[in-house]
Amino acid sequence: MTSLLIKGASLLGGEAADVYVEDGLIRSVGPFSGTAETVDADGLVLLPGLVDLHTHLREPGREDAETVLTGSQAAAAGGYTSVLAMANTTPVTDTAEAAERVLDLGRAAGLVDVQPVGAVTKGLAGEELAELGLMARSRARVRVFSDDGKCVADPRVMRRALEYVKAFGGVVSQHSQDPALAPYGSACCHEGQLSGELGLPGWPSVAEETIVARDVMLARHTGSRVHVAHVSTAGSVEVVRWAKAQGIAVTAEVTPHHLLLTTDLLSGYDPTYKVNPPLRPAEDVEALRAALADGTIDAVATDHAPHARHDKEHAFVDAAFGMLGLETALPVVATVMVESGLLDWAGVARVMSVNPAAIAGLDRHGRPLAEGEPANLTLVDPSASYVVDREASLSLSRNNPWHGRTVTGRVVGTFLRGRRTFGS
Ligand SMILES: NC(=O)N[C@@H](CC(=O)O)C(=O)O
Ligand SMILES: [Zn+2]
Ligand SMILES: [Zn+2]
Repeated sequence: MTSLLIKGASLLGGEAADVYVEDGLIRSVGPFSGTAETVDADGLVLLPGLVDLHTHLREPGREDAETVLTGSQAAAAGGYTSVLAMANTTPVTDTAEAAERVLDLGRAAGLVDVQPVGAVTKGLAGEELAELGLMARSRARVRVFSDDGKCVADPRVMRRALEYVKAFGGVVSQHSQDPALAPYGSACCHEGQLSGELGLPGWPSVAEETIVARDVMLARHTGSRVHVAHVSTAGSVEVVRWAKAQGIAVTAEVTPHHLLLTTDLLSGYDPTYKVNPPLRPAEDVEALRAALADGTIDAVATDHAPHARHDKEHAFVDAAFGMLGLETALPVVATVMVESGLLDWAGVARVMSVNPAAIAGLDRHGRPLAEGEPANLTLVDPSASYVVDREASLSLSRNNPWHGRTVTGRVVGTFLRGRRTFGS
């Protein structure tokens, strides 16, 4: 029997209590008089373990950039107890066997619950539906499907996918990029004055917004659920807000980088800041923050996208798209949203744990801090400021846009079913 006492933590930033954990479950919340191994949590905030709807773990295929183990280590250090592993690996997660393999790699690593995302189409080619039903019925119990990295651009394919996943309560997470308006690979800078000045191919906001608008209408038509991955523009926010007001089953996520970083960072041609969708102007960032605060955007998801040096350290136009995010998401959200008063800690729990777990259909994560619940927990020091150092990362990759920045709010402990997976 393993037991643990987390003593004096502020629950969701509110009142302080002792949380006693035994055999992976919270057994009591409130004054505790017995003896147990104790974590002194005075001044710390206790949250339900974080859930990331959007992580690239790169295994199988690109173990030089990340493995399920190293990604899990980075996730635990970031306060996560569950991550959804995107399907754009090599081979693609488009079969039940491939999904079970990712699940098993996650279990072997044993640091976070790794939940595979299934591809929508075979090989992410956008044409033929992947084995959605078999993945759903497999041991991996896949509920989130995404061709992330690519858009399900053909409306007929998207319609069929939505109809199919409806039967088992699945959701399609869409990478909203109309490739006719923003061609894959080349479009790499928010289209505007700066892209013209820098001579970089533009990625216009409308290439995202038209897909979001189309998809919410397909969700309405099919009565199925669509999730908008990495929302980046004010226009997309308007569409999602309208769709929710109509009762359409749409949810949306925003990344930490789109909540803080802006397109002008590209003026030095540093490929660290090259990402899909691209960093946008300050007006978009403002709209994304407001939408996260008012619930139009449901979740923060990292889009942790590790890349090996030999893929990232190139001239801007040739470098890979993507940036790290797992270890810095909570501090960035704390700095941007909590310090500014846009969210309180209960709000952080909602957008980084409760809502993502609900969207992904994970019933053992994102739970209340209450007796009988699984002890998936994250401890945060809300006043600790530190400078992010990319060399201190547990990820195998170093494409970290936060290097050298000061953030406030540090993850000091992560617990998966009562077992400490990060901190000491
Ligand atoms: N975000 C990125 O720029 N890159 C992601 C793919 C994606 O999320 O679209 C990747 O797999 O590297
Ligand atoms: Zn994407
Ligand atoms: Zn992604």
